[in-house]
Amino acid sequence: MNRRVAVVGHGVIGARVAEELARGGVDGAELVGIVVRHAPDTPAGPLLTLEQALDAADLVVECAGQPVVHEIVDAVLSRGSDLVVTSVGALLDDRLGPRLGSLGPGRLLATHGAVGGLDLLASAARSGGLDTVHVRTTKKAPALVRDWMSAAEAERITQSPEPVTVFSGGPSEAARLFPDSLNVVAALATAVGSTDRVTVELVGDPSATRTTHEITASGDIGDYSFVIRNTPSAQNPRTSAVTAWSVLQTIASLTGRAPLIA
Ligand SMILES: NC(=O)C1=CN([C@@H]2O[C@H](COP(=O)(O)OP(=O)(O)OC[C@H]3O[C@@H](n4cnc5c(N)ncnc54)[C@H](O)[C@@H]3O)[C@@H](O)[C@H]2O)C=CC1
Ligand SMILES: O=C([O-])CC(=O)C(=O)O
Repeated sequence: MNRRVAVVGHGVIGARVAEELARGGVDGAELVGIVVRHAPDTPAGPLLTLEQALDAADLVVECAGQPVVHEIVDAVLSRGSDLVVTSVGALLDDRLGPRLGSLGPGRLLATHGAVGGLDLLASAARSGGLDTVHVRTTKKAPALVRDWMSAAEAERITQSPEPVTVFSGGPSEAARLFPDSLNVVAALATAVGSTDRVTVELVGDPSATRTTHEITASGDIGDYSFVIRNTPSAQNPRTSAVTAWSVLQTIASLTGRAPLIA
């Protein structure tokens, strides 16, 4: 039987995910509708309220931002539906992180999103073997300016002719300060089961044409290094275009016809 999927959010990621589901692009999954904040001109499927989505779907896919994860997580999981989150940073938030083990009966799954290699790093961490994990993300500099920054900081980021470090610290703070740019860090920390061993650096590069995530990890079990260079989405330079396809891959893994590689 097909998974009945409702997509929450119809921006860069949600619209592509919904369109692909609607055209039958994921074996074993069908789109029942989308939950939006503002009605789009050409929605990929029927517009539903969250309540209607919960009645119609057995799998809800969040593509709308960290605040929306907090809004819907209890309602979805307590109804017994599964929830895939794209805004993975919400899992590191104190409102949700400590409760993850007690939510259900639906299952919560985070997409690997704009990065990869998390399966291998999770396997290495399972051995107890990872001592350090570092991620260095480089994005086009203007995409990293935020409302909470001072004018001087915004100017430093946008006017520098050289790459500038915009943030350096731990994954929880990274996901809180850059909620629409560093969800990959939360996915990495979740995969390795630690926020303490993960360090994060965010760099703004005026000449970057791709978003780069450089992940390095090390321990007795091995040394690992992944470099991911993603093309930013044309509509939203903060989001890597591959992310929607990763969400679709995550949905595929939850169907009865899951991909052979897990
Ligand atoms: N895990 C990963 O690798 C990545 C995760 N993300 C996450 O995905 C989110 C979405 O990214 P994009 O599609 O590029 O953003 P976007 O800004 O293009 O789309 C977000 C959509 O969500 C809608 N929305 C907001 N609140 C809503 C609500 N309460 N109900 C229904 N819809 C609502 C907005 O109206 C907008 O259409 C980001 O905010 C970020 O948290 C983004 C990139 C990579
Ligand atoms: O799209 C990307 O490369 C990463 C991103 O925005 C996020 O992790 O929130």
